[in-house]
Amino acid sequence: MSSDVVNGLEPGQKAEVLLEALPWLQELAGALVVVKYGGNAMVDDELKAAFAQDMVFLRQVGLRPVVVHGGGPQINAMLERLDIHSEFRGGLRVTTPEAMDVVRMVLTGQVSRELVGLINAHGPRAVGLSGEDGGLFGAVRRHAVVDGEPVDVGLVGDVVEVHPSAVQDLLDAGRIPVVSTVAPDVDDPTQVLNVNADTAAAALAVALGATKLIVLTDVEGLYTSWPDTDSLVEQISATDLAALLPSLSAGMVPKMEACMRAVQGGVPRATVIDGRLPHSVLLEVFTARGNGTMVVPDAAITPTTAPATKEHA
Ligand SMILES: Nc1ncnc2c1ncn2[C@@H]1O[C@H](COP(=O)(O)OP(=O)(O)O)[C@@H](O)[C@H]1O
Ligand SMILES: CC(=O)N[C@@H](CCC(=O)OP(=O)(O)O)C(=O)O
Repeated sequence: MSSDVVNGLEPGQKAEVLLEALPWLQELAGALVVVKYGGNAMVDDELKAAFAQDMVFLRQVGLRPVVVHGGGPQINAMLERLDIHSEFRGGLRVTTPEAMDVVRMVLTGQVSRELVGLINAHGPRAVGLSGEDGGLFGAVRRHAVVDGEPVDVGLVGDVVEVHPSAVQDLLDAGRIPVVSTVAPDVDDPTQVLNVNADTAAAALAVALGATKLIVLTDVEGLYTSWPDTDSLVEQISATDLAALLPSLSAGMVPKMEACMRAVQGGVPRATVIDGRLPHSVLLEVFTARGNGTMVVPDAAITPTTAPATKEHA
């Protein structure tokens, strides 16, 4: 092996890798990208550190990333430690007042703090805020329906108001906002509600006029015949997704609904990617490698075999 070989690549190959990013760097200069980091994709310290590095990279090359984080498994672990029962219906946690205290504590006091720390290991860019800060979100109680039946999911909210000026101010100051998804109830602002992080990320992406919503999870993307992993959907229109939604289960329901709402709300692309892959965000944004499941407006469906057209960007 030549002494110039770095990470298994010859200098020429390394230059090629760097140049592959050029069209996307040009096209996405200044682009606002909302990145939803799911709790299931925060499985180990190395992955979390790689995610933080990706956010710093995006910001450093002129994009404007906004992180919206989840934390379902982390909330589960704390509820278990405190011996508080919890269950999910239709992909949403049935949230009692007791569980709500834990949700708020874990999301704003644990998961957010950790992500902010990991990003700031590279310089003081990240600032954590929740839906309660600066009036960011207002929510109403969710009237959930599961299998055609109304279900009481307790203190679960749907974002109905987004006042993104606090996030915008941070972006203008060169920061990386890290958003936790608890939100005040617009009908009783002293009550906070538990908002699914996918749902909140979509609402924020629409309000900010984001160029892209990227959702990291612990599968490759959407499978039409879950758990058959041969049925990965590479690209789907918002209308086709609406038709598919009733057949989906568990965590994929709020996730795909969120992608659909983001695209219907004017976000040109919403992509679900595999957060178990280190640097999956960098690969999604800056390489020609099609990644995960991309939801696009009805008019934008293209052959997925043409990455050179940059259609995944
Ligand atoms: N059709 C489907 N395609 C892909 N995953 C699915 C599907 N239906 C259910 N799932 C489940 O949804 C999970 C992702 O949702 P969730 O657990 O809420 O993740 P996150 O913490 O990333 O938001 C997957 O791990 C998988 O078990
Ligand atoms: C209403 C509801 O279900 N809220 C979620 C909020 C966290 C979340 O969405 O986390 P993930 O992105 O890791 O799934 C919960 O309590 O688990």
